Amino acid sequence: MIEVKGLKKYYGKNRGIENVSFMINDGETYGLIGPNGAGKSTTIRILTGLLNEDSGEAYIGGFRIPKQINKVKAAIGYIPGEVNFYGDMRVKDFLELNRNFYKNVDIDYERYIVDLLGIDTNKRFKELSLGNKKKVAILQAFVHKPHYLVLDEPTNGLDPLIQQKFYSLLEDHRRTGAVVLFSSHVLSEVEKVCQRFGMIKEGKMIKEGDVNTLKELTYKVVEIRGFSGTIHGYEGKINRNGITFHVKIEELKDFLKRVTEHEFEDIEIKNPTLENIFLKYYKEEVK
Ligand SMILES: Nc1ncnc2c1ncn2[C@@H]1O[C@H](COP(=O)(O)OP(=O)(O)OP(=O)(O)O)[C@@H](O)[C@H]1O
Repeated sequence: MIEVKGLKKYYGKNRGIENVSFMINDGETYGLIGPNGAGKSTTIRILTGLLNEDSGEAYIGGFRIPKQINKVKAAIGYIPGEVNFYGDMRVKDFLELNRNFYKNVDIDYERYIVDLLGIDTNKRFKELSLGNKKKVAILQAFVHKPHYLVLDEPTNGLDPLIQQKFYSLLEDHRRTGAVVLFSSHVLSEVEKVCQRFGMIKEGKMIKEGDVNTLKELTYKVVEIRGFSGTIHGYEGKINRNGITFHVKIEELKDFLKRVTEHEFEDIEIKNPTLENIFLKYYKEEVK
């Protein structure tokens, strides 16, 4: 389990995080989302022992951070937001060095990840693009099969094909019971790979939820095609094919009754995307 309780961190007078709490269970991928400067990396840096908190508590696998950070470091795989390696070192020499840090590096699994992600182990780091460096960072985080993964925007810089391969690697790992903290700006990927998410705004956790139930509970997106009129009491957005309405669950019955009083070609009722929900929380409901 990863557990964070009321974490606070200031950089001098600047707010890093104010009050962040969450818990991640075995076999769960938890998406930490929020815009630039919200406090995701600050939270992650505290969890990995790179920063000390001002107050609050953080635990990974029951080990208190930073007091038992050496135990935590042995148990986690970490992908930092910005990856840096020794420029002159070749990837294959780095992999050999990395094997010495951990007890359990399975060479076959290392070879599997090298092949899956298409890592050229003969290259020096200074010859690699950002995406190719990120692939090595992924390998480094996964190769010792850690029970805990702390991933700070892990897909940043990866092309879509490699992203898919990374998601499958992550999902295979989660299925073995791993605990995954996954920070991202890309809400469509959080929707795809995470079971739960936490939304950080200005250093505070403002919303947590199960990815699917939150989408079902809030409101529905109703697309009416071949229609250009108005539905009394509801405001829609006109688009090329018709009008789209965001309708609260409790008003849906009344809304649909009103729609049937009009002529239209087709109607579709969908759940909002995580992106829609995120924008709603940021712009409207939570001040
Ligand atoms: N070294 C630092 N010195 C001063 N302030 C900092 C420092 N690092 C972060 N901050 C501030 O702390 C706040 C949280 O930043 P943090 O990097 O944790 O956000 P983030 O959610 O990871 O953003 P991004 O998505 O842009 O990486 C921001 O207001 C930022 O300006």
